[in-house]
Amino acid sequence: MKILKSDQLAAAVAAMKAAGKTIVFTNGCFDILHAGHVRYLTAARKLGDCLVVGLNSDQSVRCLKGPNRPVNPQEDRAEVLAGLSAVDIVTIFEEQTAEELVRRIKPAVYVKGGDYQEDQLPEARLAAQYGGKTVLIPAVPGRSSSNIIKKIKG
Ligand SMILES: Nc1ncnc2c1ncn2[C@@H]1O[C@H](COP(=O)(O)OP(=O)(O)OP(=O)(O)O)[C@@H](O)[C@H]1O
Ligand SMILES: O=P(O)(O)O[C@@H]1O[C@H]([C@H](O)CO)[C@@H](O)[C@H](O)[C@@H]1O
Repeated sequence: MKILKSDQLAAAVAAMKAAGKTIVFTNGCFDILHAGHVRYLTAARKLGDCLVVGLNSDQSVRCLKGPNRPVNPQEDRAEVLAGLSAVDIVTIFEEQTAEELVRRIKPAVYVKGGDYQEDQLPEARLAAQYGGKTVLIPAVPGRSSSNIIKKIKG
């Protein structure tokens, strides 16, 4: 099972680390999946042995992106991500940032897209404190969930 609650996540990550695996972690809303997301997650997975994705809950997406988002509910977003070969584990989080997850998992590699700069990422600051590195993966131009919504609205 790829979609894990926090207690299951802790055990899965501990087992991976005990086996000497490199944990890569990223987080996001992943509302309407597009090619930018797929390329991003594929590149992230190549940075280690196990890619954990922290997925914003519906409530946290509403706070971040407005009352009309997400389009797809958290269970569906989690299932779509879990269906990708690049993704090993998905876990849903309620907070406004993924700092608590980074604190708990302590991934060797923290990843975000090139639409962010490292100094905008509190998760990257946390990772640096225990020796984790942050990698920003270049954004695929023109691909975003918001663009898809705009196109549909016409
Ligand atoms: N075009 C892209 N190329 C590479 N990575 C991307 C791209 N779009 C988003 N990402 C990365 O995917 C993760 C999830 O992003 P998010 O779900 O916010 O996508 P989005 O398409 O930008 O959404 P929205 O348009 O709703 O803001 C983030 O870490 C982000 O950096
Ligand atoms: O899909 P998004 O909007 O890229 O995901 C957000 O990323 C934020 C980022 O890590 C800076 O803190 C995070 O705080 C937020 O909870 C979303 O995951």
